[in-house]
Amino acid sequence: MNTLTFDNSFVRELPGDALTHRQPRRVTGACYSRVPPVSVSVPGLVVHSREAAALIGLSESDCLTPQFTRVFSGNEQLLGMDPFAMCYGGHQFGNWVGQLGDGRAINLGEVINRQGHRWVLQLKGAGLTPYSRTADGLAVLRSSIREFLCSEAMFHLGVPTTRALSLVTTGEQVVRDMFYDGHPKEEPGAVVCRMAPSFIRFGNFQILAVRNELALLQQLVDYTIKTDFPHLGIPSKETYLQWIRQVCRTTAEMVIHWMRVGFVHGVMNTDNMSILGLTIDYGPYGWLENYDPAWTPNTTDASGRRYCFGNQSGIAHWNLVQLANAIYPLIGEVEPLQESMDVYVDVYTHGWQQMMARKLGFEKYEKETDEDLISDLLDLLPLVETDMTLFFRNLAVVNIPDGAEFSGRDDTSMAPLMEAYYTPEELTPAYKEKMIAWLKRYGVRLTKDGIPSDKRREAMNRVNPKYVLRNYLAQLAIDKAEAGEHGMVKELLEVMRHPYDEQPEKEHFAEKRPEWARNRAGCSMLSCSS
Ligand SMILES: Nc1ncnc2c1ncn2[C@@H]1O[C@H](COP(=O)(O)OP(=O)(O)OP(=O)(O)O)[C@@H](O)[C@H]1O
Repeated sequence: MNTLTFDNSFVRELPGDALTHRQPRRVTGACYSRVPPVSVSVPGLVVHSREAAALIGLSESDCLTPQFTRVFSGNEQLLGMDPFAMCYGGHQFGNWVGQLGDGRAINLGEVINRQGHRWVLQLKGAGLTPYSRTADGLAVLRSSIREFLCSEAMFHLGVPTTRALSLVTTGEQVVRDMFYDGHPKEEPGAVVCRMAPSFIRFGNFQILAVRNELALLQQLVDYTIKTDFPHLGIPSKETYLQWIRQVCRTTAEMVIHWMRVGFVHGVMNTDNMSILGLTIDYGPYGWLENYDPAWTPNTTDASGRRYCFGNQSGIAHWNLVQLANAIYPLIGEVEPLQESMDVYVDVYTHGWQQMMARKLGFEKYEKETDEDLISDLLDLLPLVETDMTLFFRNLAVVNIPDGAEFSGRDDTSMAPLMEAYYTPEELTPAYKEKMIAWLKRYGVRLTKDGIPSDKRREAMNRVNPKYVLRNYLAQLAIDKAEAGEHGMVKELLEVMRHPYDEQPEKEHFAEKRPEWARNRAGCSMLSCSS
């Protein structure tokens, strides 16, 4: 632990708040406030990620020392740490809300690992900061398990994400209002240590632009380019445009991955958009169970469905436009910024098509045949409750003979897909006919590619996960952990480490949502107030 090397460039190179107390305040002329984590009474390690630990050179035995638990609960600071909370603003649900900032996240410092890579360590739930507004600066075990498990599950699924190093209980109770019954409840407190090369969000730039702190805005942009986009070279107007184009590209790639695995972020405010295109803030997120583009796990968004599965790409674009507006003063021209936004649309459109082609086992997307084939499938899926994960996983084993035209004469061809339907007994003959007709066209398309079926299955299984962090699984792990039993959190972490592999002993974690969990997938069960 004491061998970690820190290089705290953010606080070294950018101006901080002159005041050091935790009282809520408007922080101007500064990018952060120095604030240490609060100590907790009885820190207890619940789980850690060995892969995340390895990124900063920590071994398994390092993670099991009492010091690891002390440090990542906030009870001890290592030499070289210089804790601070960042100042940022944001658009929430489409409205500018002004200063937000790290209200319960505290950056401990920036570790430089043996490969020379930078990893910022950040505690979430580490106590009050000047940005806490009226809230308590804390996090509960329930939301922390969700954050920890989903960060690591997303990493193993190949989705760009912030990482989770550790989850520690504090030994203290935290009061939370539960949305579903409206009553306050005491819950166990917890702290997650997150890791990312940078935690800068779109909102870090927005707050400076809105306050007309343009010199500081330029300083932050220059710092970001120098630190996280060094290949772009010396900052200039042209570099800023290249930078924004790259942010458009990485953001598009991130959302394409979400669409591939059925992840719904649920709260895509600009303060939750990472400048590195990493998934950040695992709050009211959820996994699509039955394929429904209008589904959102966030019950506070249920009427508008702004952040539902099918809107995620459009919202990411909207958020990028807000970032472009923020850096406009450094560019002074609208047109090149507009062209940069077009990069997003281009990268997303092409990337999404290729992703869908890969999910279906094609070598590459062919507009002529695949455009209709894909959109017809996506029209079919929501007609009856169809589990997205199981449908695509099982599509790989639909029996389509190599090299021969698929006849699709009867519904035996649909057999492997039956597992994906929530109420298979209710499938109407008309629906079956449509699905079989689609499978027939699909078979013809596969024949055109001519990829041997075993190769195709392998390729499909590499993009269509078998295991995702189903909403009800996370909830079961939470229920047990709240009763003091942490085994299922660890077990889920292990399963999610290999989401594309068959794990015969863990088949039950691949099962579709049980009946009891219907309509309880998102915040209605898991309070948004985390
Ligand atoms: N319990 C809390 N105490 C203090 N501030 C909070 C708390 N919960 C949320 N906030 C703050 O409210 C704002 C928006 O909340 P949001 O739910 O997006 O954040 P979060 O889950 O705390 O954090 P992050 O985006 O860092 O993962 C942020 O400024 C956040 O720091």
